[in-house]
Amino acid sequence: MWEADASQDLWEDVPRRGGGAAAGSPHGDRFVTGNLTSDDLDVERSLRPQRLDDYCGQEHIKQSLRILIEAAQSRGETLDHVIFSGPPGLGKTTLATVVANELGAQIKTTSGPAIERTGDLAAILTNLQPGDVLFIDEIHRLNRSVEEVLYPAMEDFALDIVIGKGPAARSIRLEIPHFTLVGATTRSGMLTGPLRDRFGISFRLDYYSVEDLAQIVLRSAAILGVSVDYDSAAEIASRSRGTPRLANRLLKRVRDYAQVRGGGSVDVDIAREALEFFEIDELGLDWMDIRILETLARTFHGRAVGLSTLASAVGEDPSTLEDVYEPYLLQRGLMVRTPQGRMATPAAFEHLGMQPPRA
Ligand SMILES: Nc1ncnc2c1ncn2[C@@H]1O[C@H](COP(=O)(O)OP(=O)(O)OP(=O)(O)O)[C@@H](O)[C@H]1O
Ligand SMILES: [Mg+2]
Repeated sequence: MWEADASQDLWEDVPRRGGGAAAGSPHGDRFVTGNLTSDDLDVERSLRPQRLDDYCGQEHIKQSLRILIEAAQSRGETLDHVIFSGPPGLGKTTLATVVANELGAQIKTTSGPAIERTGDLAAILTNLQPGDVLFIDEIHRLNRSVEEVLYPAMEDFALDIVIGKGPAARSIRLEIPHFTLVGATTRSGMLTGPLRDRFGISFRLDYYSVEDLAQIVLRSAAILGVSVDYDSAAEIASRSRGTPRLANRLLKRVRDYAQVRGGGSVDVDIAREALEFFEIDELGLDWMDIRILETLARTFHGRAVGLSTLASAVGEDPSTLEDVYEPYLLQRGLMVRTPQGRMATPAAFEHLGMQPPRA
């Protein structure tokens, strides 16, 4: 039997972030992954789009969601279970909220690591109201036994409970309200096959274009009451690594800088000056990215390096390196992953102002 009490700490609505090397670094907290302060979280919440119309970019996902939501509603059914995957800060949590709002449904939010026991999940499921959206963030981190409780819940809206032990044990099936599960993961590769198969709808979020990010910066600036012109928005956007969370964070720093150095309003010179001051280069790379590339290019002379060796050389946790830093460096073609390990590309050497080694 389970303890049927959904304790408060199963519910959370804050993005979690780790940035090992950022703490205590001479460069201060890292923009890309620095720990979010409570002020960051408040601002992030206030900037979060609530409806599909406020959500910039990812046009294909938006159009598909509109159709799927309308179709489900006109049939009077719940929306099929949805999974959003993609790197941090691209808007997965935001989309989960947007889906619930568009459905006019209540959203209950929890995360993979918060659900430790099968009883925790059973309590969550039995407390759902019909039509609710259950959002499980970091769903790839659910443990296996909890995941198995989720299968019949997703497929048949049922909970199988085993009563008793040994030969006297029997299983009873409990119906639960129809709901929509929305999952989010930064590691779609770590989802088990059976779980992946039970999502009827799957979207992978891509890095944003500079134009889309500029729109996001302009929208956020209007909410924050900062005057920003398009060119400055585009300048901030082009250094935001294709990531809305970062665009918003850089906007706030540029605003601070403009307030102290430039009389409040942001123009393109102030924006550039501020971004240089905070050590964000034209590709959006910060000191940690540069350190990773320099380690590969200088320390290891462009040879292939294993993940853990690289992680300890730059003083970062291997999984943070893999989840947070690498995707963008790979996407920009500054680093490659080979069977032998990570390597700096000629583009990385060029960016660092170095000669690539001869083949
Ligand atoms: N398409 C968008 N339009 C406008 N703002 C956006 C968009 N996507 C994300 N944002 C902004 O970026 C911030 C981060 O987004 P969100 O928390 O949804 O990312 P995430 O993918 O869930 O990240 P993580 O993997 O770290 O949980 C949000 O607060 C929101 O303000
Ligand atoms: Mg999130």
